[in-house]
Amino acid sequence: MTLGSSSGKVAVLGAGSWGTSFSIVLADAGNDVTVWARREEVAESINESRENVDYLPGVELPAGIGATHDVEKALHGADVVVLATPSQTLRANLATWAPYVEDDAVLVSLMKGVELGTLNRMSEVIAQETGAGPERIAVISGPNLAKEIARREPAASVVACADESVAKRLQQRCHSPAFRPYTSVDVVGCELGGAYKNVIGLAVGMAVGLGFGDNTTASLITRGLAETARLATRLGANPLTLMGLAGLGDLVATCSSPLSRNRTFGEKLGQGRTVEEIYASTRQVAEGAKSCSSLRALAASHGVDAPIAEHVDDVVAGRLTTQEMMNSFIARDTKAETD
Ligand SMILES: NC(=O)C1=CN([C@@H]2O[C@H](COP(=O)(O)OP(=O)(O)OC[C@H]3O[C@@H](n4cnc5c(N)ncnc54)[C@H](O)[C@@H]3O)[C@@H](O)[C@H]2O)C=CC1
Ligand SMILES: O=C(CO)COP(=O)(O)O
Repeated sequence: MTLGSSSGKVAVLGAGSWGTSFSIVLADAGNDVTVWARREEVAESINESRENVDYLPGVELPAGIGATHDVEKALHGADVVVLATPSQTLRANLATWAPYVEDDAVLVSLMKGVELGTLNRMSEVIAQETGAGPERIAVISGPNLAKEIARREPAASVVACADESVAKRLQQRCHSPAFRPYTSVDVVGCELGGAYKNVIGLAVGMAVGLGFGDNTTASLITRGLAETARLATRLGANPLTLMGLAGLGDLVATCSSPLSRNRTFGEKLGQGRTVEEIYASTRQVAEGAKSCSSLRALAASHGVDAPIAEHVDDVVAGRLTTQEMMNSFIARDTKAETD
Protein backbone atom coordinates (compact mmCIF):
# COMPACT_ATOMS: atom_id res chain seq x y z
CA MET A 1 0.00 0.00 0.00
CA THR A 2 1.61 3.30 -1.10
CA LEU A 3 1.06 6.47 0.88
CA GLY A 4 -1.18 8.87 -1.05
CA SER A 5 -0.82 12.63 -0.66
CA SER A 6 -4.43 13.75 -1.03
CA SER A 7 -6.82 11.49 0.84
CA GLY A 8 -7.27 7.88 1.87
CA LYS A 9 -8.16 5.66 4.78
CA VAL A 10 -6.53 6.47 8.10
CA ALA A 11 -6.72 4.27 11.21
CA VAL A 12 -6.44 6.16 14.49
CA LEU A 13 -5.65 3.71 17.30
CA GLY A 14 -6.75 5.29 20.57
CA ALA A 15 -10.00 7.18 21.14
CA GLY A 16 -8.84 9.42 23.99
CA SER A 17 -8.67 13.20 23.87
CA TRP A 18 -5.93 13.53 21.28
CA GLY A 19 -6.81 10.55 19.11
CA THR A 20 -10.37 11.87 18.82
CA SER A 21 -9.35 15.51 18.25
CA PHE A 22 -6.76 14.57 15.67
CA SER A 23 -9.40 12.47 13.91
CA ILE A 24 -11.34 15.70 13.42
CA VAL A 25 -8.27 17.28 11.77
CA LEU A 26 -7.87 14.25 9.51
CA ALA A 27 -11.54 14.18 8.56
CA ASP A 28 -11.53 17.94 7.89
CA ALA A 29 -8.51 17.34 5.63
CA GLY A 30 -10.57 14.88 3.56
CA ASN A 31 -9.53 11.50 4.94
CA ASP A 32 -11.80 8.57 5.63
CA VAL A 33 -11.02 8.02 9.36
CA THR A 34 -11.65 4.93 11.47
CA VAL A 35 -10.95 5.32 15.17
CA TRP A 36 -10.23 2.24 17.25
CA ALA A 37 -11.57 2.49 20.80
CA ARG A 38 -10.40 0.16 23.55
CA ARG A 39 -13.88 0.09 25.04
CA GLU A 40 -16.74 -1.03 22.80
CA GLU A 41 -19.19 1.47 24.32
CA VAL A 42 -16.93 4.37 23.31
CA ALA A 43 -16.95 3.16 19.68
CA GLU A 44 -20.73 2.76 19.80
CA SER A 45 -21.24 6.21 21.27
CA ILE A 46 -19.07 7.79 18.55
CA ASN A 47 -21.03 6.01 15.81
CA GLU A 48 -24.46 6.60 17.29
CA SER A 49 -24.32 10.02 18.93
CA ARG A 50 -21.36 11.51 16.93
CA GLU A 51 -19.73 12.36 20.25
CA ASN A 52 -16.96 10.93 22.46
CA VAL A 53 -18.70 11.64 25.73
CA ASP A 54 -15.84 10.43 27.95
CA TYR A 55 -12.95 12.31 26.36
CA LEU A 56 -14.40 15.11 24.25
CA PRO A 57 -17.88 15.91 25.53
CA GLY A 58 -19.88 18.54 23.66
CA VAL A 59 -17.91 18.23 20.41
CA GLU A 60 -19.82 16.99 17.36
CA LEU A 61 -17.68 14.61 15.31
CA PRO A 62 -17.81 15.04 11.52
CA ALA A 63 -19.30 12.40 9.21
CA GLY A 64 -15.83 11.37 7.96
CA ILE A 65 -15.13 9.64 11.29
CA GLY A 66 -16.30 6.12 12.10
CA ALA A 67 -15.34 4.08 15.15
CA THR A 68 -14.78 0.42 15.92
CA HIS A 69 -13.59 -1.79 18.75
CA ASP A 70 -12.19 -4.25 16.18
CA VAL A 71 -8.55 -3.35 15.44
CA GLU A 72 -8.35 -5.60 12.36
CA LYS A 73 -11.28 -3.71 10.86
CA ALA A 74 -9.72 -0.36 11.72
CA LEU A 75 -6.40 -1.27 10.09
CA HIS A 76 -7.81 -2.93 6.95
CA GLY A 77 -6.98 -0.77 3.92
CA ALA A 78 -5.39 2.05 5.96
CA ASP A 79 -2.26 3.55 4.39
CA VAL A 80 -1.73 5.73 7.48
CA VAL A 81 -1.87 4.34 11.03
CA VAL A 82 -1.96 6.95 13.77
CA LEU A 83 -0.94 5.77 17.24
CA ALA A 84 -2.59 7.68 20.09
CA THR A 85 -2.49 5.63 23.29
CA PRO A 86 -0.50 6.39 26.45
CA SER A 87 3.21 5.86 25.70
CA GLN A 88 3.76 3.18 28.32
CA THR A 89 1.11 0.96 26.68
CA LEU A 90 2.40 1.19 23.11
CA ARG A 91 4.70 -1.83 23.02
CA ALA A 92 2.11 -4.27 24.36
CA ASN A 93 -0.53 -2.86 22.01
CA LEU A 94 1.70 -3.08 18.95
CA ALA A 95 2.46 -6.71 19.70
CA THR A 96 -1.25 -7.37 19.08
CA TRP A 97 -1.79 -4.86 16.30
CA ALA A 98 1.31 -5.38 14.11
CA PRO A 99 0.01 -8.43 12.16
CA TYR A 100 -2.95 -6.39 10.89
CA VAL A 101 -0.98 -3.33 9.71
CA GLU A 102 -0.99 -3.15 5.89
CA ASP A 103 2.39 -3.66 4.18
CA ASP A 104 4.03 -0.26 3.62
CA ALA A 105 1.47 1.65 5.72
CA VAL A 106 3.08 4.64 7.46
CA LEU A 107 2.95 4.56 11.27
CA VAL A 108 2.52 7.96 12.90
CA SER A 109 3.14 8.54 16.60
CA LEU A 110 1.14 11.26 18.36
CA MET A 111 2.55 10.16 21.72
CA LYS A 112 4.76 12.27 23.97
CA GLY A 113 6.63 9.93 26.25
CA VAL A 114 9.74 7.78 26.68
CA GLU A 115 9.34 4.13 27.64
CA LEU A 116 10.27 3.19 31.20
CA GLY A 117 12.95 0.53 31.47
CA THR A 118 14.12 0.49 27.84
CA LEU A 119 14.34 4.33 27.65
CA ASN A 120 13.15 4.02 24.04
CA ARG A 121 11.40 6.80 22.16
CA MET A 122 8.06 5.88 20.61
CA SER A 123 9.52 5.70 17.09
CA GLU A 124 12.05 3.17 18.39
CA VAL A 125 9.28 1.07 19.95
CA ILE A 126 7.37 1.19 16.65
CA ALA A 127 10.44 0.07 14.68
CA GLN A 128 11.14 -2.80 17.08
CA GLU A 129 7.56 -4.08 17.25
CA THR A 130 6.57 -3.72 13.59
CA GLY A 131 9.86 -4.06 11.73
CA ALA A 132 9.04 -0.83 9.83
CA GLY A 133 12.00 1.15 8.49
CA PRO A 134 12.53 4.87 9.21
CA GLU A 135 10.77 5.79 5.95
CA ARG A 136 7.56 4.31 7.40
CA ILE A 137 7.72 5.93 10.84
CA ALA A 138 6.63 9.51 11.54
CA VAL A 139 5.87 11.77 14.48
CA ILE A 140 3.40 14.63 14.75
CA SER A 141 4.10 17.02 17.61
CA GLY A 142 3.50 20.66 18.46
CA PRO A 143 1.43 23.02 20.61
CA ASN A 144 -1.79 21.06 20.12
CA LEU A 145 -3.98 20.98 23.22
CA ALA A 146 -6.70 18.53 22.23
CA LYS A 147 -9.71 20.57 23.29
CA GLU A 148 -8.58 23.63 21.31
CA ILE A 149 -7.89 21.54 18.22
CA ALA A 150 -11.35 19.93 18.54
CA ARG A 151 -12.89 23.42 18.60
CA ARG A 152 -10.98 24.08 15.37
CA GLU A 153 -8.96 26.93 16.88
CA PRO A 154 -6.03 27.70 14.54
CA ALA A 155 -2.81 25.85 15.38
CA ALA A 156 0.42 24.65 13.79
CA SER A 157 2.41 21.47 14.29
CA VAL A 158 5.37 19.48 12.95
CA VAL A 159 5.23 16.29 10.87
CA ALA A 160 8.61 14.60 11.16
CA CYS A 161 9.90 11.64 9.18
CA ALA A 162 13.45 10.67 8.23
CA ASP A 163 12.15 10.47 4.64
CA GLU A 164 11.17 14.02 3.71
CA SER A 165 8.92 12.91 0.85
CA VAL A 166 6.84 10.90 3.32
CA ALA A 167 6.67 13.88 5.70
CA LYS A 168 5.41 16.00 2.78
CA ARG A 169 2.68 13.53 1.87
CA LEU A 170 1.58 13.25 5.49
CA GLN A 171 1.60 17.04 5.71
CA GLN A 172 -0.96 17.15 2.88
CA ARG A 173 -3.01 14.43 4.58
CA CYS A 174 -3.43 16.49 7.77
CA HIS A 175 -3.52 20.06 6.46
CA SER A 176 -7.03 21.24 7.36
CA PRO A 177 -8.60 24.73 7.43
CA ALA A 178 -7.59 25.11 11.10
CA PHE A 179 -4.44 22.95 11.31
CA ARG A 180 -1.16 23.91 9.65
CA PRO A 181 1.55 21.22 9.66
CA TYR A 182 5.22 21.93 8.87
CA THR A 183 7.61 19.17 7.77
CA SER A 184 10.83 18.10 9.44
CA VAL A 185 13.29 15.22 9.17
CA ASP A 186 14.23 15.53 12.86
CA VAL A 187 12.29 12.70 14.49
CA VAL A 188 14.55 12.66 17.59
CA GLY A 189 14.16 16.40 18.23
CA CYS A 190 10.38 16.32 17.83
CA GLU A 191 9.98 13.30 20.10
CA LEU A 192 12.24 14.58 22.86
CA GLY A 193 10.71 18.07 22.67
CA GLY A 194 7.27 16.53 23.15
CA ALA A 195 8.25 14.20 25.99
CA TYR A 196 10.38 16.74 27.88
CA LYS A 197 7.84 19.56 27.79
CA ASN A 198 5.51 17.38 29.88
CA VAL A 199 8.14 17.17 32.63
CA ILE A 200 8.74 20.93 32.51
CA GLY A 201 4.95 21.38 32.57
CA LEU A 202 4.83 19.38 35.80
CA ALA A 203 7.53 21.58 37.37
CA VAL A 204 5.75 24.77 36.28
CA GLY A 205 2.47 23.42 37.64
CA MET A 206 4.14 22.72 40.98
CA ALA A 207 5.41 26.31 41.11
CA VAL A 208 1.93 27.62 40.33
CA GLY A 209 0.42 25.34 42.98
CA LEU A 210 2.88 26.69 45.52
CA GLY A 211 1.64 30.20 44.71
CA PHE A 212 4.68 31.46 42.77
CA GLY A 213 4.32 33.89 39.88
CA ASP A 214 5.63 34.55 36.41
CA ASN A 215 9.32 35.01 37.24
CA THR A 216 9.44 31.49 38.63
CA THR A 217 7.53 29.92 35.75
CA ALA A 218 9.51 31.82 33.09
CA SER A 219 12.76 30.70 34.74
CA LEU A 220 11.61 27.07 34.72
CA ILE A 221 10.44 27.26 31.11
CA THR A 222 13.74 28.77 29.95
CA ARG A 223 15.98 26.42 31.91
CA GLY A 224 13.68 23.57 30.88
CA LEU A 225 14.25 24.39 27.23
CA ALA A 226 18.02 24.46 27.83
CA GLU A 227 17.79 21.04 29.52
CA THR A 228 15.69 19.61 26.69
CA ALA A 229 18.07 20.95 24.04
CA ARG A 230 21.11 19.60 25.94
CA LEU A 231 19.79 16.03 25.87
CA ALA A 232 18.17 16.17 22.44
CA THR A 233 21.25 17.53 20.69
CA ARG A 234 23.41 14.91 22.43
CA LEU A 235 21.11 12.32 20.85
CA GLY A 236 21.46 13.88 17.41
CA ALA A 237 18.60 16.39 17.23
CA ASN A 238 18.86 19.64 15.30
CA PRO A 239 18.97 22.46 17.92
CA LEU A 240 16.60 24.52 15.75
CA THR A 241 13.88 21.90 16.24
CA LEU A 242 13.88 22.73 19.95
CA MET A 243 13.36 26.42 19.11
CA GLY A 244 10.38 25.47 16.94
CA LEU A 245 6.81 24.26 17.35
CA ALA A 246 7.71 20.82 18.74
CA GLY A 247 10.06 22.40 21.28
CA LEU A 248 9.45 25.94 22.47
CA GLY A 249 5.95 26.05 20.96
CA ASP A 250 4.68 23.02 22.82
CA LEU A 251 6.52 24.03 25.99
CA VAL A 252 4.79 27.41 26.02
CA ALA A 253 1.33 25.90 25.36
CA THR A 254 1.71 23.26 28.05
CA CYS A 255 3.24 25.51 30.69
CA SER A 256 0.70 28.32 30.14
CA SER A 257 -2.54 26.42 29.82
CA PRO A 258 -4.88 25.16 32.52
CA LEU A 259 -5.99 22.63 29.83
CA SER A 260 -2.64 20.83 30.15
CA ARG A 261 -2.99 17.63 32.18
CA ASN A 262 0.72 17.73 33.08
CA ARG A 263 0.61 21.31 34.33
CA THR A 264 -2.58 20.53 36.26
CA PHE A 265 -1.00 17.40 37.77
CA GLY A 266 1.94 19.51 38.95
CA GLU A 267 -0.35 22.23 40.29
CA LYS A 268 -2.20 19.71 42.42
CA LEU A 269 1.12 18.41 43.78
CA GLY A 270 2.11 21.99 44.61
CA GLN A 271 -1.18 22.39 46.47
CA GLY A 272 -0.30 19.38 48.63
CA ARG A 273 -2.28 16.60 46.97
CA THR A 274 -0.58 13.20 46.75
CA VAL A 275 0.27 11.39 43.52
CA GLU A 276 -2.23 8.65 44.43
CA GLU A 277 -5.02 11.20 44.97
CA ILE A 278 -4.28 12.83 41.63
CA TYR A 279 -4.27 9.52 39.73
CA ALA A 280 -7.59 8.64 41.36
CA SER A 281 -9.14 11.98 40.31
CA THR A 282 -8.70 11.58 36.52
CA ARG A 283 -8.74 8.86 33.88
CA GLN A 284 -6.58 10.94 31.51
CA VAL A 285 -2.86 10.44 31.07
CA ALA A 286 -0.19 12.89 32.31
CA GLU A 287 2.81 11.44 30.47
CA GLY A 288 5.41 13.48 32.36
CA ALA A 289 4.66 11.66 35.62
CA LYS A 290 6.26 8.54 34.09
CA SER A 291 8.65 10.08 31.57
CA CYS A 292 10.38 12.18 34.26
CA SER A 293 11.95 8.91 35.37
CA SER A 294 12.85 7.63 31.88
CA LEU A 295 14.18 11.02 30.73
CA ARG A 296 16.25 11.30 33.90
CA ALA A 297 17.75 7.85 33.23
CA LEU A 298 18.26 8.61 29.52
CA ALA A 299 20.10 11.82 30.37
CA ALA A 300 22.23 10.04 32.99
CA SER A 301 23.13 7.30 30.54
CA HIS A 302 24.49 9.96 28.16
CA GLY A 303 26.21 11.99 30.89
CA VAL A 304 23.82 14.92 30.42
CA ASP A 305 22.92 17.19 33.34
CA ALA A 306 19.10 17.08 33.82
CA PRO A 307 18.21 18.79 37.11
CA ILE A 308 14.55 19.44 36.29
CA ALA A 309 13.85 15.83 35.27
CA GLU A 310 15.72 14.63 38.37
CA HIS A 311 13.83 16.87 40.78
CA VAL A 312 10.42 16.24 39.23
CA ASP A 313 11.09 12.50 39.38
CA ASP A 314 12.04 12.85 43.06
CA VAL A 315 8.80 14.72 43.81
CA VAL A 316 6.62 12.23 41.91
CA ALA A 317 8.38 9.35 43.71
CA GLY A 318 7.81 11.03 47.09
CA ARG A 319 11.49 11.65 47.84
CA LEU A 320 11.14 15.47 47.83
CA THR A 321 8.33 17.92 48.53
CA THR A 322 7.53 20.53 45.93
CA GLN A 323 8.90 23.30 48.19
CA GLU A 324 12.13 21.33 48.70
CA MET A 325 12.38 21.01 44.90
CA MET A 326 12.14 24.78 44.44
CA ASN A 327 14.67 25.43 47.24
CA SER A 328 17.06 22.95 45.71
CA PHE A 329 16.82 24.53 42.24
CA ILE A 330 18.01 27.84 43.64
CA ALA A 331 20.69 26.33 45.90
CA ARG A 332 22.37 24.23 43.18
CA ASP A 333 25.99 25.01 42.31
CA THR A 334 26.09 28.19 40.26
CA LYS A 335 27.28 28.11 36.64
CA ALA A 336 27.31 30.03 33.36
CA GLU A 337 23.95 30.23 31.57
CA THR A 338 25.28 28.69 28.36
CA ASP A 339 27.17 25.78 29.96
N1 LIG B 1 -4.50 15.52 24.86
C1 LIG B 1 -3.67 16.32 24.23
O1 LIG B 1 -3.90 17.53 24.20
C2 LIG B 1 -2.48 15.76 23.54
C3 LIG B 1 -1.97 14.52 23.83
N2 LIG B 1 -0.85 14.06 23.19
C4 LIG B 1 -0.30 12.76 23.49
O2 LIG B 1 -1.15 11.76 22.92
C5 LIG B 1 -1.07 10.55 23.68
C6 LIG B 1 -2.46 10.10 24.05
O3 LIG B 1 -2.97 11.11 24.89
P1 LIG B 1 -4.51 11.45 25.08
O4 LIG B 1 -5.34 10.99 23.96
O5 LIG B 1 -4.57 12.87 25.42
O6 LIG B 1 -4.79 10.58 26.39
P2 LIG B 1 -6.17 10.23 27.07
O7 LIG B 1 -5.86 9.87 28.46
O8 LIG B 1 -7.15 11.31 26.80
O9 LIG B 1 -6.65 8.95 26.26
C7 LIG B 1 -5.88 7.77 26.22
C8 LIG B 1 -6.59 6.74 25.39
O10 LIG B 1 -5.83 5.55 25.42
C9 LIG B 1 -6.65 4.49 25.90
N3 LIG B 1 -5.84 3.59 26.69
C10 LIG B 1 -5.47 3.69 27.98
N4 LIG B 1 -4.76 2.62 28.34
C11 LIG B 1 -4.68 1.85 27.25
C12 LIG B 1 -4.08 0.58 26.99
N5 LIG B 1 -3.41 -0.10 27.93
N6 LIG B 1 -4.18 0.10 25.74
C13 LIG B 1 -4.84 0.76 24.79
N7 LIG B 1 -5.43 1.92 24.97
C14 LIG B 1 -5.35 2.46 26.20
C15 LIG B 1 -7.73 5.15 26.73
O11 LIG B 1 -8.88 4.31 26.79
C16 LIG B 1 -7.98 6.40 25.90
O12 LIG B 1 -8.81 6.12 24.82
C17 LIG B 1 -0.17 10.88 24.90
O13 LIG B 1 1.13 10.42 24.65
C18 LIG B 1 -0.21 12.40 24.96
O14 LIG B 1 0.98 12.93 25.53
C19 LIG B 1 -0.22 14.79 22.25
C20 LIG B 1 -0.70 16.02 21.89
C21 LIG B 1 -1.86 16.61 22.50
O1 LIG C 1 0.77 17.75 24.42
C1 LIG C 1 -0.11 18.52 24.68
C2 LIG C 1 -0.27 19.83 24.02
O2 LIG C 1 0.55 19.94 22.90
C3 LIG C 1 -1.07 18.18 25.75
O3 LIG C 1 -0.50 18.40 26.99
P1 LIG C 1 -1.02 17.60 28.28
O4 LIG C 1 -0.78 16.15 28.01
O5 LIG C 1 -0.22 18.14 29.41
O6 LIG C 1 -2.47 17.91 28.40
